[in-house]
Amino acid sequence: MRNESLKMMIVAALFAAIIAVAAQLMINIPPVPFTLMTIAVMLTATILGKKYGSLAVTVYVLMGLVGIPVFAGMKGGFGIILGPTGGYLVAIIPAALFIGWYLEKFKHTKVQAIIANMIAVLIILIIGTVWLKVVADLPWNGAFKGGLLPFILPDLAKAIVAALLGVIIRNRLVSAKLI
Ligand SMILES: O=C(O)CCCC[C@@H]1SC[C@@H]2NC(=O)N[C@@H]21
Repeated sequence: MRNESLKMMIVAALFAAIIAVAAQLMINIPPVPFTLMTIAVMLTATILGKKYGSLAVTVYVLMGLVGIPVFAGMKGGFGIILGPTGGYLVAIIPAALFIGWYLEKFKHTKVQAIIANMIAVLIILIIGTVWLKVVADLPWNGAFKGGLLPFILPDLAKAIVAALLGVIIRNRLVSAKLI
C-alpha cells in the first residue's frame, strides 16, 4: 500500500472517531435525539472529499453496527440500525458521498460547500424521516413532527457552519500537505 493511501486511511479513522465523539453531544428528545453527529459528518465529507470522507463515515456506521457504542447515547449494535433512528445512520453514507462528489465537481468554495451540505442535510432528514415512519409505524404527520420539523432549521445551520469551517480546515490541511 502506498504511504499516501495509508496516511489517508489513518486520517479517515481519526475522523470516524471524531464523529463518534460528536454523536455523544446530544439532547434526548424522543423519538429522535438532537446530536452533533451530523455536523461532524458534514465536516468530514467537506474536508476529506468523496473517497476518504465516505470511508470515514462508513467506518463510523460499521463500528456501531458491530456493537461499539458510537451511536447517540453510547448505543451500538444492529438493532439500532433496524430501529427508528436507523435511517439517519444509513443516510449519512450517501450524504457524505454526495458532498464529496459535489465539491469535486463544482470546486471547494464556501458557497458550493454550503449548497452541498444543505442538500446533504435534506438527504439525511428525508431518508431518516421515511425510515422513522415505517419502523415506528407512525402516521406521516407524527413522523414529520418527531423526525423532521425539530431538526430542519438547526441542521441547516449546522450545514452552514460545517461548510465554512470545513473549507477553511481543508485548505489549511492541503497547504500543510497533511491531506
Ligand atoms: O441513533 C443515532 O445515533 C442516530 C441519531 C440520529 C439523529 C438525527 S440525524 C438528523 C437529525 N439531526 C439531529 O440533530 N438529530 C437527527
